[in-house]
Amino acid sequence: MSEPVLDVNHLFWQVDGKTILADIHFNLPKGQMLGLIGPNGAGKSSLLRCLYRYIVPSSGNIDLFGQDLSTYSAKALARSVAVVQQDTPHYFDLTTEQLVTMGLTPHKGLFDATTAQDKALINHALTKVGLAKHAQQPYEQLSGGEKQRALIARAIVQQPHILILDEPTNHLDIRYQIQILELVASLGISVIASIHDLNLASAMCDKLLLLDQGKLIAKGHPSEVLTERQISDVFGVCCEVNVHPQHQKPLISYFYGYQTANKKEVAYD
Ligand SMILES: Nc1ncnc2c1ncn2[C@@H]1O[C@H](COP(=O)(O)OP(=O)(O)OP(=O)(O)O)[C@@H](O)[C@H]1O
Repeated sequence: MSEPVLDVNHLFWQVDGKTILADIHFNLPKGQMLGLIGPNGAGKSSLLRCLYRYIVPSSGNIDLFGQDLSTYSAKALARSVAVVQQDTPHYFDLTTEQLVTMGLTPHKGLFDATTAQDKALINHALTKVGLAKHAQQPYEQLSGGEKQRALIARAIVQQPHILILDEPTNHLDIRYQIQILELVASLGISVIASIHDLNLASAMCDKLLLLDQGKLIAKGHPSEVLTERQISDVFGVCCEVNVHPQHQKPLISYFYGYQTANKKEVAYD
């Protein structure tokens, strides 16, 4: 197997005396799609934030292409890693096309003009995410799902080696959930994505990491991670896991009106 593009070892993150991530370790092989799953508050976004250096971990190692992540310059990191965050940020005054063009920034000098090749890349990305018709529309006028697709188009234009996606499908209808993840998988780059829909994660990801309360509970092929027992223990729901008729990976059917006794009660104010 080739060298992993990303190697995480003994990663801890504590804040305000609370351990949010505890001894996380995994690697991301070249070209694979790794799904990060787990209940609300499990630590998925926190882990991704460590990977794109928004958070500095308390201890542990993150190596990107065999080099400590903390030693990368901001520009070198942006050439290697693209991020689509969970909450779509505000970009007032930009058209959709201008937003997508921002993906070129790590590859350009201050006074470099946009070339015909750049424009072709931007148009290609807009077409891929189904937004060609919205190119001249203000980004702020797009719907939630269209904004998310525009941010993915910007990440495509960035031509990263690794794509980090924090809940990339949360605003998307089912057609675009499938289409966008298939598109991302077809790019041939390494991807790590947090995904709430376990059936989508099963179908689309080569490997899964299951987090709960900041700890790594399971990792491996979807069939090793998405077992009835593990889903019950971690998510507190009853389900049956069968083999999907098309892709042969786990297909989960949930049962309603049941709660498992294993999961601790979550107290809401
Ligand atoms: N900056 C912070 N300060 C204090 N606590 C934090 C901070 N960031 C995250 N947390 C806490 O860490 C825990 C994990 O949060 P995180 O957002 O990583 O979870 P998640 O798995 O992405 O959840 P969700 O599925 O709801 O998006 C939560 O209890 C959260 O309140």
